[in-house]
Amino acid sequence: MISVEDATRRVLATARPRPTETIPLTEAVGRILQEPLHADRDFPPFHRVAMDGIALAFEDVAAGQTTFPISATQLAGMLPQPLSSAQTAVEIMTGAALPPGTDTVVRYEDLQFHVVNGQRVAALQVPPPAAGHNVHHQAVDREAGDLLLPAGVKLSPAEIAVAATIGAAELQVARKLRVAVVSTGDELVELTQTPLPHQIRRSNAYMVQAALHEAGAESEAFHFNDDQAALRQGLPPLLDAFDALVLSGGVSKGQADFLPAMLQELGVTQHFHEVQQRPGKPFWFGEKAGGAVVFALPGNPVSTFVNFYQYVRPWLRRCQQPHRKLPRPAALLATDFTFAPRMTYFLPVRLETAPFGHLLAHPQKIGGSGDLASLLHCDGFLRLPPEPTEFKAGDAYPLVRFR
Ligand SMILES: Nc1nc2c(c(=O)[nH]1)N[C@H]1C(S)=C(S)[C@@H](COP(=O)(O)OP(=O)(O)OC[C@H]3O[C@@H](n4cnc5c(N)ncnc54)[C@H](O)[C@@H]3O)O[C@H]1N2
Ligand code: MOO
Repeated sequence: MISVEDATRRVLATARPRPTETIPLTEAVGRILQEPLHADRDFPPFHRVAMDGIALAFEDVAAGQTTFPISATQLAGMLPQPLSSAQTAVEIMTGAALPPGTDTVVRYEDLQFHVVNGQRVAALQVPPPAAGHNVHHQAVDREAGDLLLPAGVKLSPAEIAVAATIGAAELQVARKLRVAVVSTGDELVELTQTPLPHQIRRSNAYMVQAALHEAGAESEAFHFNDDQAALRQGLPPLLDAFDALVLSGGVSKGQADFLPAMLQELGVTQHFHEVQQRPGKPFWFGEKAGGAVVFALPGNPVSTFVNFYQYVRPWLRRCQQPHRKLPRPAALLATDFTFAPRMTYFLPVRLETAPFGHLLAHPQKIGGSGDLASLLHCDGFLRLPPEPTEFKAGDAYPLVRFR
């Protein structure tokens, strides 16, 4: 049986980038940019006034001048108003382009205004310390032609702002991954149905679809009963149409656990079956040449959950951003913990941020891998390795975080 590390490597090795599509900027947050974006102009594109007040020539201040007749008023968006004559100033607002002949802005708080013979005059209360004061100079941030965003970045609101400022109304992004979520089992009913006493609702499919949505993938749900003919007929179109299939149930040793054999019969190459871990051991993973990657996850809800976050989410991230290192969060075990079987244990934990900023992981009681309600009190799983069997408070372990 292979280790969790080995299984993870084999899963990630099947990740492939997806084709590019063009979408409106307004829909691009969260997507992966597939083209480099360059500055169309200098940033800022002109000497931008940074405070409401007056614009003047600093050399006049240096020569001892302390009062400035106002020769014009310029609001943001107006053409720059040249000084009517030397030793005057333009009353000016934040966001305006600095007028010709001026190089410095003094804010209203540092001025007093008087009217002398019908002429408005500003008197400096606090002289500006240097030329260029309160001016955001053209091109100090970026120059026209500079690379702003390389291909491959994930578009957060900060990237959207930069794309908007260069007028990129449409962006080339990687198309979303398309995943078929497949539940299997005769005991499962739709959530709108009232289950008979021996039936349950197929919650795993909803959990996986929600987790896929959070991870930026598109999904469609399908259900099959434990019926080989239905699987034989229903699975091939999914294998051809989707980037991945995430199945739950039907992969262990039961008489209706048809999936491992059925998937191979349908041309899906098995990469591994069973991983040295708890929960989630019966995980089956394979790939159809030219078709979908297949995650056949064990059906117990917590097993499905753990395996989604350990394998499926990193695979999605690797497909979207092949060159980006995957995050490797860790947390400190808050109390001693013992787990004797020689397998990786995904310990359910509640996280607490300790005073110096590190994460403390408090082990949570869980009633086995069918106990999905216990996930409500957990933020993630601490991945405890097969050795040792005694885990000490204060030691750090990898964290699979879902909240
Ligand atoms: N003889 C053995 N039996 C089992 C083994 C084993 O090694 N030898 N492994 C156990 C482990 S570990 C797990 S996990 C389960 C996994 O079994 P399957 O993947 O075949 O899953 P099923 O038997 O179909 O279902 C297990 C359990 O999960 C419920 N389930 C399934 N799908 C859903 C769904 N969409 N939503 C909610 N719940 C679901 C199902 O009703 C079962 O209760 O096998 C052990 N057995
Ligand atoms: O994946 Mo199974 O939990 O180890 O019930």
